[in-house]
Amino acid sequence: MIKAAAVNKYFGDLHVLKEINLEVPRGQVVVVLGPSGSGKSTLCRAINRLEPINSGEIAVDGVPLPAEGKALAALRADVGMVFQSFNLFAHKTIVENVMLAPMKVRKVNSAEARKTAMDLLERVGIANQADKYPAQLSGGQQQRVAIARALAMRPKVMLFDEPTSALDPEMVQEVLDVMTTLAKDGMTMLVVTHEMGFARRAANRVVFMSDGEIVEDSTPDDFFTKPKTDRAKDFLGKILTH
Ligand SMILES: Nc1ncnc2c1ncn2[C@@H]1O[C@H](COP(=O)(O)OP(=O)(O)OP(=O)(O)O)[C@@H](O)[C@H]1O
Repeated sequence: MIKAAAVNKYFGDLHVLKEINLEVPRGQVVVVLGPSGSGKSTLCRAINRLEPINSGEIAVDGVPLPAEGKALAALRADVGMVFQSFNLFAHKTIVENVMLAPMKVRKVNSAEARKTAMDLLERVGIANQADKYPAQLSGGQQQRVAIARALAMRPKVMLFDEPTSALDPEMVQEVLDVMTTLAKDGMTMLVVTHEMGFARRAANRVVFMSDGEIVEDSTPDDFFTKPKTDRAKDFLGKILTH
């Protein structure tokens, strides 16, 4: 479970997160929508403490994330994060990319880490590419490896920040399928995405951000058919006509 309480974040004079309160119970899949610049990525980065916050508190499974230090590194492992860019090590094979996290963070030996990595690569449908290098895989395949790498940390929650926006259209679905399976398996997920199909089919809840605030928080059905605020109506009007 993720709990953000009264979180504020400034970049200089810019108030980017304004008193954000958000609780994501275990197993819930929340899609975060909102116009560009509304603070979606900053919220993800704040939850993972990649971005320090100015005030408020963020906790994962009841444990508040500290601002820094060794404890932060351990707790950050509880929060798997998948970004738009895959950031795989080019000179390491696919299985080695996934093995690194358990070896470094969980201190498991290489045989055990390889087994974990192979199981996860199986889960994301890439096991047959395990000995290739990232450059030999398509973007969609690389993103599935990045998901396996995040899962190798045994995270309690997963954050996705526009995981499909750098992909060719024909590769988007294969990544969304992996995410949908994760959702069905009960992973707690916060997903920033422009994929409305995923939001409608796989999410339990839509949170709509505008100008650093959460202005709507509802079921996907309600959000798409009965948006309450002009800001959400305006946003939906723009994206659904694209
Ligand atoms: N490192 C930074 N330094 C200064 N300002 C920043 C920084 N990162 C983000 N911002 C600003 O904070 C605001 C929120 O940005 P953020 O990336 O969280 O929005 P977003 O909703 O994720 O947008 P997008 O959909 O375009 O990715 C924007 O005005 C952005 O310019």
